[in-house]
Amino acid sequence: MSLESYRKPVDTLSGSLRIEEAIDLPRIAIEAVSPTVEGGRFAAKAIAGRTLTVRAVLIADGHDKLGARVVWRELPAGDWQHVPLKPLGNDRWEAHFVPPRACRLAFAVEAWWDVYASYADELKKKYAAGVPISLEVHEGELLLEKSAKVAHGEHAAALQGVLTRLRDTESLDRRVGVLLAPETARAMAQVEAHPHRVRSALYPLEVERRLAEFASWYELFPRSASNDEQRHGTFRDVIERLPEIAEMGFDVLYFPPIHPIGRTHRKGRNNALTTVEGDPGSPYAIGSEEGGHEALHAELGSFEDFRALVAAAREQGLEIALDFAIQCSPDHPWLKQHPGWFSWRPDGSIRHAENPPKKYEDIVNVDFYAADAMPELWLALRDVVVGWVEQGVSLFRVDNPHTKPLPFWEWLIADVRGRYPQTIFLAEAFTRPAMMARLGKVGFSQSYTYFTWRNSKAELQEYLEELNEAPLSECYRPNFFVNTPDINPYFLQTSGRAGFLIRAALATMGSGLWGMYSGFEICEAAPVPGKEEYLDSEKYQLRIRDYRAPGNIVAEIAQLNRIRRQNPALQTHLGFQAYTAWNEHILYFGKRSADRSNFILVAISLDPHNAQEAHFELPLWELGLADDAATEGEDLMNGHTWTWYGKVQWMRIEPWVLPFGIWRIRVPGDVAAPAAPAAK
Ligand SMILES: O=P(O)(O)O[C@H]1O[C@H](CO)[C@@H](O[C@H]2O[C@H](CO)[C@@H](O)[C@H](O)[C@H]2O)[C@H](O)[C@H]1O
Repeated sequence: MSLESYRKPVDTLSGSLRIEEAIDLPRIAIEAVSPTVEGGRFAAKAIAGRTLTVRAVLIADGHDKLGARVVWRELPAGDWQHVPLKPLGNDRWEAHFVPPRACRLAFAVEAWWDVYASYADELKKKYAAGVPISLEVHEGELLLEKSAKVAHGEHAAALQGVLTRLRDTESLDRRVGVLLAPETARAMAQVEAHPHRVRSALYPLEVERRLAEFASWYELFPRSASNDEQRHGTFRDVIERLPEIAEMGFDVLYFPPIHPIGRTHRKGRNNALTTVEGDPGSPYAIGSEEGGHEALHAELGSFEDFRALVAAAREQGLEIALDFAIQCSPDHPWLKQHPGWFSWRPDGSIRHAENPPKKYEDIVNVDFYAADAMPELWLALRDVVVGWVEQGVSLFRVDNPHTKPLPFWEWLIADVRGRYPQTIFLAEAFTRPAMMARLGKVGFSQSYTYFTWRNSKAELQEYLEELNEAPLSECYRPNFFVNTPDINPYFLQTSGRAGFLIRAALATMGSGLWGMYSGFEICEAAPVPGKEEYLDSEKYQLRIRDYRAPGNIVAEIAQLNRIRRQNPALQTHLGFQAYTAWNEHILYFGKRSADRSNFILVAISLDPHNAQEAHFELPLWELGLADDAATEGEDLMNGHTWTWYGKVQWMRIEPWVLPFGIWRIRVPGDVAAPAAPAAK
């Protein structure tokens, strides 16, 4: 099969169409192929092992029947596979297939006139209407003969068998029976020519492993892992913390940069521009005489220690994610080795980096388009990522990707994933929405979001709906971080423990991807006054914490992650549906798995201080039930079960007990969806 589309380019700008061009145009039109992004310019996202649905609209003149299929193969050179498209009515067609592994694949939609299906349809109608059909029966015999002549092997034998059965009987009814038999249609489908066959463009699909869509991220600074303010933490100390992180149900353990830290313009405590003896500096100021992005900060340990940590994490079901932050401290070896990768000012200095209004006085940026940087810098950065993949890391949180060129990311991600398809890139982009979506299009598996700043019911509902709609739903997977070392949300600064539970419930139930930075589980929120920054931020100093401090929400986080693992409906942000609860402080929604068997209802009070009550609607219509029907509910936080009678129910949420409810709903007598193990 050739890779070329059957579609001929049409010069739509000339204003006229030559007759030869018109005759050459496909008779069948293929429209609205999905999933696609920007007409195939970028790959849509899919998950390995998950059924993928391809849809298209096929339009042709007249009443004849069409045949159609999806053809697909793994790139660059897998075998072509095909799967039939089935008509849904109204010219809409649908097919399903399961991409078996993480890879890039290409698919196209093919359609043709199905001569025998058209014939059989007409014969059936005329036979049912009782009109004379002997000529039609003869036509059928001729169609079979014509195909039998060009068929080979088993296909030829099958058609000869059909012809023998047809000729063996004089009975018109029996002859019609043979012509309309499903095996006759099958035999013809194997050999028939496909007149007017047309194929869509080839569309790319990025197939990723499950962790790209469903994962819980935990962030910590390894240098704080010693549990002793006087001693710099090490990778070996982090190993000690792994069991408690795994027990909370996290899948990914993410570290801010672990490379040597520069000394020039090093930042002191609380972002001070001066340091005192012993200040460790911001780990984002990457590079010193000891090495750059490929090196380890010596106080954390050796490569052997790091590999031991990666292995120990895997044993606990955790994968390590690293920060990929492209900036350099002024002490980074690249400044001496490759001065041409930076843009120097007339006085011999380099402008420090910024993300307005934030100033990063301790780092400088590379210049991707400097004459000396193309392609050496691009290749060096690719090699940095590949080097860490070879150390066992396949998740990268990318710092500020929106301040680096899009073509660079498109190339780097495709290059790395071409070698290591398991690699996942998380974009730390808080910027214009179009740029955030574009980063998803060029290859980022997932992205930070505006979730952190959506607090009211209307804001949250609108945002979750937006993420569920195309085109965002096809290129952008949101990772709902509840806090980060950079973001100490205003809401949490005054909400108390209930507020932390509210944000944890929103994140874990709203998206398949969520994350938290350590300290969240003990409701840490002391701010730099008036700012969304943490006081005594770990970005500039070691922080020792008692992770079992009174009031912690460790048990609740573990239960939320357990609920996610057991309920497929909660393993993606897709499938969100807001329902009615008559109270502006209660966000009430449902999530239902693609196979419809797992249906979860979530009610979250957004008020951390007062009890809230509401009448609310059970979505009985979605279960095909009457308004007075009974349904069974199960509280997934405590296991209680009950029967609801009717559509309108009442709830009361007391934040000092638990500010949310998570209920599995099912029709009495239906077998409950089995608890699903979390696939990775
Ligand atoms: O710019 P963002 O808000 O996306 O934040 C990310 O990038 C920052 C620069 O890498 C990083 O800032 C931290 O490191 C800087 C360099 O050492 C330092 O000057 C800043 O004070 C410090 O906050 C931020 O942490 C990261 O998430």
